[in-house]
Amino acid sequence: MVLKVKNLSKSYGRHQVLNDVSLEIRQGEIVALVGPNGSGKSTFLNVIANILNGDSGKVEILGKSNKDITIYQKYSYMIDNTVLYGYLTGLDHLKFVCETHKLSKELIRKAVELVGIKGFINKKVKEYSLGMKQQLLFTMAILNEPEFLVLDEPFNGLDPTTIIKVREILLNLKDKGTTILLSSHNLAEVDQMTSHIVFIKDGKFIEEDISKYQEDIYYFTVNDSKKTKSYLLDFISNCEFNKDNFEDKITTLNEREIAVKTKEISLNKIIKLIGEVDEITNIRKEIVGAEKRYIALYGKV
Ligand SMILES: Nc1ncnc2c1ncn2[C@@H]1O[C@H](COP(=O)(O)OP(=O)(O)OP(=O)(O)O)[C@@H](O)[C@H]1O
Repeated sequence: MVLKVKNLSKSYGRHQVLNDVSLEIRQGEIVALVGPNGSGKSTFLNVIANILNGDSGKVEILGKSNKDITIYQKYSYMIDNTVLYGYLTGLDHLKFVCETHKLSKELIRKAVELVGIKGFINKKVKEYSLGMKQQLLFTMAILNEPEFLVLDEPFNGLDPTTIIKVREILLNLKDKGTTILLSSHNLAEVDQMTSHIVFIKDGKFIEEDISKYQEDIYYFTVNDSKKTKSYLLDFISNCEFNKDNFEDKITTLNEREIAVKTKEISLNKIIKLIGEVDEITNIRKEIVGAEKRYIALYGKV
């Protein structure tokens, strides 16, 4: 087990944030920690990182107590940007991580290239935007090629292309065996990365495999979306397109784009059908599901 948390509780004064929660994460999994503002995500991550003390309970990381500092050779925690020093450069921070973990300097070059932050690592952090700080924190977190990577809202403040890049890096790390625990409010991103979600509600964990709620939506760019839709309607049962509605559906988004969400017919079959009446110039895939589960658990505001 990479993470083993048993009967953990944490209160701030009389406010109990975590109430006897337990969690086990196996090697190679990606687990998302999800919950509304103030539900206790950062508190939980800070307690497992031993930055905060729990009131009771036990935490083991990679088979050792979380109080054992040797775990940091194989474990990394991307915390929020308050840990950065404004008067130091990004490179200074990376060198510092290298020195504390006794890592080879070559890893800096590798990680900087991978995340693509070369353009600003020599600038002082006080001149960074939020997204630049996030990218630096992310680079610092992956520098030691950790076996267990924990990230507190890694997508916060990132632009869409950087989000895609960070997602791809995380999925590659997972393929190489890294275990990942991340907190996020970005449920669209959570859907792209995992179906294993730990929801926090009233201090308790609700751990779920939400794959049964997740569905693929395919977006096709064609020449005439109306004509394509009416042709597909003979094959796919239709209803109004709405991400909250999990029936099979098909809709035109504009003159050129059509969205198809179905479990009834495979992607190959849809491509073949569209090919009979129109030409596909682009296909995009999105997975949805976490938001539906979130609304069911916490309700709409
Ligand atoms: N140092 C502290 N002293 C007192 N209360 C605190 C402290 N830190 C956090 N809290 C409270 O604990 C609760 C959980 O906070 P936490 O930051 O863990 O939530 P979160 O789920 O990470 O929130 P967000 O999504 O807004 O980042 C909140 O009600 C917060 O006000």
